[in-house]
Amino acid sequence: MSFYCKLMSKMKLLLYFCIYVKIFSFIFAYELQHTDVVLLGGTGDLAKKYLWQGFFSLFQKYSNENSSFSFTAIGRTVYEEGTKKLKEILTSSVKCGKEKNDTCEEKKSEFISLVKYANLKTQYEYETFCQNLSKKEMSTKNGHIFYLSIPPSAYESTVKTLSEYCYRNDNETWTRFVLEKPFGRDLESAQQQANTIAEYVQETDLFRIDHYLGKSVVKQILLFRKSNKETLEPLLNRQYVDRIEIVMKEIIGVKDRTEFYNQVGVIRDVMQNHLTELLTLVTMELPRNLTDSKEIEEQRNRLLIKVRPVRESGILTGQYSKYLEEAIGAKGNLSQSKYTPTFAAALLKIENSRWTGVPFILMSGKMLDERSSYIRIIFRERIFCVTGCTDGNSSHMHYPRQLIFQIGHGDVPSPGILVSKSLFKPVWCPGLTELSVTSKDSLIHGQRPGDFHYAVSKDKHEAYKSLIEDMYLGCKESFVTLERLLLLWKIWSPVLESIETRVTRIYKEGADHSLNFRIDNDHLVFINDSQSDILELEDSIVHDVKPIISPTDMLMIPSTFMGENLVCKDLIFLFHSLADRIKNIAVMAIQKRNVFHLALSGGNSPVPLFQILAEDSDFPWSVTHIWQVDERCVSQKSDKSNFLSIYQNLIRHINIPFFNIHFMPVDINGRICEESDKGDNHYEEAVKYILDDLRFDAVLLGLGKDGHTASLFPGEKYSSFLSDNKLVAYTKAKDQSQRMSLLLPLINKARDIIVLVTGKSKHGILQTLSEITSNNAKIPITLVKPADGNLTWYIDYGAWMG
Ligand SMILES: O=C1O[C@H](COP(=O)(O)O)[C@@H](O)[C@H](O)[C@H]1O
Repeated sequence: MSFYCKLMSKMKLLLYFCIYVKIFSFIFAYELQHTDVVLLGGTGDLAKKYLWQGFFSLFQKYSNENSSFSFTAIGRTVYEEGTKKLKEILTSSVKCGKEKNDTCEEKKSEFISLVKYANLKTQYEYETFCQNLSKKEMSTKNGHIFYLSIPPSAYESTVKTLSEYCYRNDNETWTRFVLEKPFGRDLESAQQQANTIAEYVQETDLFRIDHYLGKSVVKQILLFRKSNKETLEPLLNRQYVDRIEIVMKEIIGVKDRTEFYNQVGVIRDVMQNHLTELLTLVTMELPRNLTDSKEIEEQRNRLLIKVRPVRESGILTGQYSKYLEEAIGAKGNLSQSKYTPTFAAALLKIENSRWTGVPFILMSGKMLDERSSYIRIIFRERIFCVTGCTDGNSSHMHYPRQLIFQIGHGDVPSPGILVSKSLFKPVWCPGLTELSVTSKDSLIHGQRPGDFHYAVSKDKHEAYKSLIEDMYLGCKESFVTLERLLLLWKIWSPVLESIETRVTRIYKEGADHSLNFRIDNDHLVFINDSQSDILELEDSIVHDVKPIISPTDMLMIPSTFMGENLVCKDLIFLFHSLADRIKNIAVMAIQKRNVFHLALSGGNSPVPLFQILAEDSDFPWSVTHIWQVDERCVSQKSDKSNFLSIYQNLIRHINIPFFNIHFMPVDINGRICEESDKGDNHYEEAVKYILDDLRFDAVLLGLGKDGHTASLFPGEKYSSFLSDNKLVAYTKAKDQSQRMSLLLPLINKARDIIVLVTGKSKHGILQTLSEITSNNAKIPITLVKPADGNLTWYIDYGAWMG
């Protein structure tokens, strides 16, 4: 058993510990506990479907001679009618399940007899009701649980009333308030709701439910990651993951919830909460200690801060065709109904060094072709199979490799975890049982069932059962904290506002291909909106993993360019690999000389690099000096200023000593590159003074379409670029505007020179360079020749392929 499986057992122990502490405290302190459960909305849909069953399980497990319960359902119907309805609900929905035996049946009858009905309308009725709670003679400790299964619009007033008459928190009584999502309809209203509730209830007594966090497979995600840490964690990043799909498809419609749904729509109903919570669990840094709920929460929130708010072009919406008809029968704002999305797909981006560039697709809809909810991690493929990607025994060896957390339903026999056999052999923890899926007929997520390792949860509990138990025990891990709630809203609030009156696509109930969509750069588009792409990209969202560059093209990329090292990659990988390279150079320099000198070019090309470096909190900034390769003669506040760009994208985000920042003095008290100010000489002096051997550890250069590099342009007097007497000089750009630049003798002395070339517009100059055989003085870049160091070209596919 792996270390983490043992940890998992320990976690179970922790839970038992929670329970034992409770039981022992009753016994040793001779403490008798009575718990009053008050379920507001006790005859409603949710109560009927899940909550009473959940409370019955709690009662079964925890009621004994020291611990008693009573239950009240509060509803809107008058007493007699309500009582009758409640009995019917309890009789039909509370079940013994597998453990159908006499003891269970007895317990069930006892439970049903304990549930009373109340119809409370006035403040006075609430006051009297609360005074009568926990009047058990024997009990020394009382628990009050108020579960609000009521419309969210009534939360604030109900919490206020309850807190006034029923909220007790002292040595004898504890109180818990349970609320169901959605919490607010945007960031502002969520914050406002939270503020109001906080006036009456302490955060510690609030339990915000997102029932997806109670699902058995969801509870296994972090444990699975931890128990497979060695194999899985190195793969869970931008380098290996092609995309992640987080999906919740339903076959049911809105049914009789139109009034509620009209105000909410699918994004607020399930995407802002359930699906984004799932995203967090698979993408957050893995906490070191899974029993430390504080650390887990910190990692979750750290990740959520890095999720970019969804953009309007990154979201598609639809509505099933019968929705409007259903809405007519319901109360509420009908004019709003035509904008209510019952389907949405959104493209999310995480801007951190682990996930930059990976698309996260969150998708949910009602009245679709199947019921299935899952997280599907699809790994990149760069395999070119000349004779088909099988091993000859018709088992897929390479394609596609995926890890799936099947949370509900779908094509699998039971929710569980699926790992492509070609990916790795997982370690299953004690909470999971391995199963073999042998059906040859249907595919599971595009793959044969036999191509997966598959395990299911041993404890197939209903989400509400486990959440109700966690809440009773006061274990808060599975509930939504206020901080997290607000971070979740920050991701969704802006887009919700901008698409409020967007006309949605009408789709047929069941299977409707017009909802198929694809990622187009940073946008999502319905496939049949771009007919020409249909053939190539049909069903791209579901099955295809397309390499960015074809295997044949990849074979043709050499390892050198112009006789120097070449790194050629897809843009985003290029930047990340360049950032890693710079960090390595820094680490080596610091090991040898205790300091790292980095000279940076300006312009647009290096901006993503700056941003990636800015994110790296481990970078040794405190012993790094940042220099400028060149500068435009403009005010430092001008958006053309190279320094401003370096400052805004890098310097202001890092902890670098002020005296380690060496900007070129082009703007001296508002005088821009006055020759008499001798800014070039001052910079040169600074270089000489600080760099003993005049060697930068790394110089980052760019390449212009005309072959210029730094601010050394074709057409200038090249002798001046090369003169040993001068290291820094004023120069002129093509349009004759003034610049300041490091000169070649200084550049060529550097230990590492990096030339970054990105984008199709640079293809022409690369072509020209590849065709010339000797140094061509008309092209300044050809004069860059390290005296005693390395030169590496970093070129993206766009520039390479054109
Ligand atoms: O929260 C919600 O979830 C259900 C689906 O839950 P599941 O556990 O059956 O996957 C959804 O139907 C409902 O609209 C939404 O409010």
